[in-house]
Amino acid sequence: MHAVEANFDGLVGPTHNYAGLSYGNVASSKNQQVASNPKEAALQGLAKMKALHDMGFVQGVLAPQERPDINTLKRLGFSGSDTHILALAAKTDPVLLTSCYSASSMWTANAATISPSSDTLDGKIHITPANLVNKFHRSIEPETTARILQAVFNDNQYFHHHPPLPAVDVFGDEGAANHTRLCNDYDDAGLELFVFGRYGLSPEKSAPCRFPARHTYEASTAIARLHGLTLEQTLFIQQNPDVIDQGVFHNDVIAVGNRNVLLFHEQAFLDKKELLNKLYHFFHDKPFYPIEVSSNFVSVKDAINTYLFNSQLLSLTNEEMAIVVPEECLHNNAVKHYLSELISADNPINKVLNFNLKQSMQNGGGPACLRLRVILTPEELGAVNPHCILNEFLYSKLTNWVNKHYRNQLTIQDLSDPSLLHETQLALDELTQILQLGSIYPFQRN
Ligand SMILES: NCCC[C@H](NC(=O)CCC(=O)O)C(=O)O
Repeated sequence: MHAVEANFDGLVGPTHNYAGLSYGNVASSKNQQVASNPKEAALQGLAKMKALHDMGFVQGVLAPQERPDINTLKRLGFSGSDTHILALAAKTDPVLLTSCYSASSMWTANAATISPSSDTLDGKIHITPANLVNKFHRSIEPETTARILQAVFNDNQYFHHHPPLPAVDVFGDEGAANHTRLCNDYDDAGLELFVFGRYGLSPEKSAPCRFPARHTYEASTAIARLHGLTLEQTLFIQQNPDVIDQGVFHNDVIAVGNRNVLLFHEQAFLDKKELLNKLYHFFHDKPFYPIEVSSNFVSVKDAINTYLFNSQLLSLTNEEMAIVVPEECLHNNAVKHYLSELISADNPINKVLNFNLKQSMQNGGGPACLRLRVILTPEELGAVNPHCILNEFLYSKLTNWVNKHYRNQLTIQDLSDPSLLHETQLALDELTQILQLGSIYPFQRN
């Protein structure tokens, strides 16, 4: 048996809401204050996981984080009972309260960067949780993310866990949303493509002017060093600052790769020529399919509105791939037309699978944002916490759990309701038992 690509999707947490916290992420700003439906959000995510499991893919589940994050509110000076803390934060600093209530850990592409054992010097899988320093509501994720990843990949014979990079702007790290790995077979050593938005230590170099570039060159090179990747196996490429300024806050909003296919918008990278030269060199006599999408077919605006590139490319066989897109792609004529051309053209992608992920999409997260990819050999897969791998039984347990505990409407005003805190703690406590994660949440450890 060969190595496989497993996708670990984030289970949407019970406090999913639209708080407009992500400046530079168009959907997040646009939907600020819209009422959310946490139950529907979680079920939409689970439906995608189940469909891919049913097609034979290895599908994992990553638990959400404890929200509201009472410990962070305490760190910031709020004191008294939990109920008092929530009431006081709602009154004096509502934005801080929404930050501590965000279910943003659902986008597990931002949880970490992972290098498979076939790429690393010591032959282990290397995992570094992203520090997510650019957005306060996300910067409070890494500590619990690290605990969750350790509980899932809990065998140090196979998995090497690093701490997140220093939590400063110079090392701004957004994880796998800016990391793609190209290879022939999943077993083979691959080329790890790190895409960054700016230079942390050389601010005079080209950078966006309007929206923040969340990820730095220094973060990418540090991860490559930590993971024991050789120079020949890594590529550091700058994202085009102009597209960041149009709302492409992560590279996975404008490019996606799998094995020998790289699907990208013509405006995605600052130096496309250098990238393609290096990729052709890497694949030399083996087939390589760079699929460049011209602005004449799909504008950057359409790419952002539909999340065409925030798709998953999944290998159906050695030669064939499916593209997993959000339903929004089929509601846009240019993108719909492009997809039909794509699957009939001479490349491995020959099937479109679409999912309704509207609840996540309204916060700027598509199919690719919701998953963290891990290449696993059969032995490594055997060492993963089996209770976090989806099967019929786990799917039905999780859907029952969601139906039992989640609300079907949440507004920003609801966040000061103390019963929401108790509901979420009860739900998460039960979840740690279902997924057999141990006491990963601060409220279970205080
Ligand atoms: N990879 C997709 C990440 C989407 C995420 N959205 C958010 O956090 C929106 C939260 C809010 O506005 O309520 C982000 O921008 O990091």
